[in-house]
Amino acid sequence: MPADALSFNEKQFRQLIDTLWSQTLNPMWVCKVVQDDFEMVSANEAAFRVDANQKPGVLLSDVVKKSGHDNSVLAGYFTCLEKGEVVEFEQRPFVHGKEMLFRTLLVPIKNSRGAITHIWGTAYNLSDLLDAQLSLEQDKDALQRKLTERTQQLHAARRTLEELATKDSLTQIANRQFFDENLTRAVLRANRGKEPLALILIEADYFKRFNQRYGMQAGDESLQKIAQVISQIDLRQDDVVARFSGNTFAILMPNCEASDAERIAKAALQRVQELKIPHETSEVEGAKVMTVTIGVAVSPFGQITSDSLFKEGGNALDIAKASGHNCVRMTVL
Ligand SMILES: Nc1nc2c(ncn2[C@@H]2O[C@H](COP(=O)(O)OP(=O)(O)OP(=O)(O)O)[C@@H](O)[C@H]2O)c(=O)[nH]1
Repeated sequence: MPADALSFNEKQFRQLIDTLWSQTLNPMWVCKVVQDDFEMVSANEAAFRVDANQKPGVLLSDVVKKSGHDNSVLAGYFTCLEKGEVVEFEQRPFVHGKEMLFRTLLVPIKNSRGAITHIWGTAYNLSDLLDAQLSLEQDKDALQRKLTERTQQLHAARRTLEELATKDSLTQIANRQFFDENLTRAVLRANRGKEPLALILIEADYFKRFNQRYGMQAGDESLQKIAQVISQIDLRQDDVVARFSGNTFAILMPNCEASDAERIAKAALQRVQELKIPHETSEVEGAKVMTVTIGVAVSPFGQITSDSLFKEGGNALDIAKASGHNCVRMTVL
């Protein structure tokens, strides 16, 4: 017996137990085994602080019901009774609205005949662990939110960068670099599949004079309007409209027959004229508005290079200019 080992007499040992019972921060209680239930015999201060319903004489099933404890609590007592062994389990009661974590220990107390008459219980308050776990989870959530936010920002920045890299800053349509990349791919595809490929070059007429007469700002605005109407023509998804350079625009049309390329070119010619941008100094006959001249090169069965397609498109454009501007000329390779 520990009291002997410590050379305590029974009175001293009793005092020790009393002090422990009243001073410990761990709840402690004793229940009596009754018919199909357990009756509270005694509970220390720490136990009352957690659950004031544990009054002497009250049935444990009532305490569980009143205090809203989990049913597994009662089950733990029955296991202890049936097995005659120490039982341990976790409890998460709400005390004054706050979730607590206890590791509960139930110890059977036997009489001289070995029958269990009482169960002694104690609980270790592990709520600090629960708080730490909760705060860790909150930190994790906050971190996750931050991460999602940063990832979205990164994606948005990447999209902006991609757009900046592929768009012409003045007109907001595709730029030369984007056009060239697409042209390389389209030429490869046309040659491999022996498919048709069309290139349309569109140049704003007498643009130098326009700038001189109306100013660079007006020149910029007219380029923006031309880009807008050209890109609104009924094109297919694979077609690319770009500002090629200065006052020249280009449309790349993969898998496009000569007749379709001509239709699109004529639509562009008409849409620009319909803008009715005043251009007094234009030398285009009968037109005192902004017009365009268009050269089209069509390769019907592949067997081309980007350079040859451009050369032919440029030649068609020169022929169109020589024919008085404001018209479409085509070359079929
Ligand atoms: N406002 C403005 N003008 C530009 C821009 N890029 C090029 N230009 C001008 O476009 C003009 C193109 O002139 P040219 O290539 O000589 O041809 P053109 O005056 O259109 O004459 P034609 O080809 O015979 O119709 C130049 O004066 C360039 O300064 C631009 O971004 N904004």
